[in-house]
Amino acid sequence: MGSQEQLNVCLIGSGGVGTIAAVVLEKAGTKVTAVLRSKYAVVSEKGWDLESVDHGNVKGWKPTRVVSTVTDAATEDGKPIKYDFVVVSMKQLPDLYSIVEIIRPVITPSHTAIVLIQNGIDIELPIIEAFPTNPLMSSVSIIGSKTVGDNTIVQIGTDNSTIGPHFHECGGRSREEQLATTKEFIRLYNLGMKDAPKKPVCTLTEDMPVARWHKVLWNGTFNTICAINGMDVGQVCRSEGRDKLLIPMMKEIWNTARAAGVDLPESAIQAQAFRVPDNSTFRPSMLIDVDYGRPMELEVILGSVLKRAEQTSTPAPITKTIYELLKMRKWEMQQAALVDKGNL
Ligand SMILES: NC(=O)C1=CN([C@@H]2O[C@H](COP(=O)(O)OP(=O)(O)OC[C@H]3O[C@@H](n4cnc5c(N)ncnc54)[C@H](OP(=O)(O)O)[C@@H]3O)[C@@H](O)[C@H]2O)C=CC1
Ligand SMILES: CC(C)(CO)C(=O)C(=O)O
Repeated sequence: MGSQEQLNVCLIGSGGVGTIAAVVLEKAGTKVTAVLRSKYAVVSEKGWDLESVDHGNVKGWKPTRVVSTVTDAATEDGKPIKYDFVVVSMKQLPDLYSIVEIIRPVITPSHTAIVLIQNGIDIELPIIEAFPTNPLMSSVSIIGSKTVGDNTIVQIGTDNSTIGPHFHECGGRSREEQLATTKEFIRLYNLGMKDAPKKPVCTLTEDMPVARWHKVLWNGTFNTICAINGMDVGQVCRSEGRDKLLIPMMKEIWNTARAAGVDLPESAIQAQAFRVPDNSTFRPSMLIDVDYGRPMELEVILGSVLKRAEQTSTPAPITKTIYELLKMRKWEMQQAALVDKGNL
């Protein structure tokens, strides 16, 4: 990657998180090609209306290039594009689609660095297997951003994220080289956020598994319990549910992490359980998915935890129960969608 030339970024998954990342990366001077699916027509015509705590209210914002398929993103004026970074911020739904196959057309072996801005555990494994010569990093993001209506992105939380490489064979690249690629992405991200009022930050971690398990303590419990009950985070906190259900479930996930070789401090449980104020009206992304009748990221948030629990013989009865209840909820939502389409 030459530092003098404009870097090429392809964004796949231009929703709440991805569109804000595109804004940031364009502000940092990169050329972003965004692949849009359902919003292609409206965004090509009108752009995005942003209501963002970091970037203000902006009407009609567009990245440099908007395309409707990943295949279209792979070329420009008939010539193949060598992307420096491919940012993936689609939902992680391995039971519905393969991210590997979706992104394959824009990955140049040994060159493109892949950046996953997504929730979940073990999401890096299929990417490493499919693209063994490409640098890979992921981001755990605390943002609070969603698509509203046709073309509006509402971002209510400052864009704070922790990014780290997933070290692997990487076509013979050393650990230092893989780290350098991640540092370059972080440099760009912080550059793109430098004028934001609340000083959001993108920080480096060299231990991504710890960061991801730390985050799944929160997502695995708050997202799922809020989604089952249709309650916001504050309601869960003010109810007895936090003590009776959420914290014991968090302990199971913490124990599973430990058994899987990821040592989280014991204080992480209290810190995560009490991180958000009790009067919060925050709706986690899984609850928003239920609100909109969209698929939930259940497999990468709880399914992967349960797989690790099984492999390590770690008891996780609450986690298993919540998982099965959500699978029922998912089934019910799928049935409702079939009825809507007149297929039942
Ligand atoms: N929202 C948040 O505040 C946070 C989210 N996260 C995580 O970030 C990730 C992204 O979440 P979020 O931004 O909320 O998700 P959204 O549902 O808002 O956005 C996902 C986007 O991916 C697009 N997409 C899906 N499949 C394809 C495809 N095949 N080709 C092109 N685009 C596709 C969707 O397009 P279409 O409109 O066509 O369906 C949609 O625009 C998730 O893993 C989430 O858990 C993490 C922290 C906070
Ligand atoms: C951190 C948080 C709560 C929102 O930024 C999230 O990960 C989610 O809603 O899934």
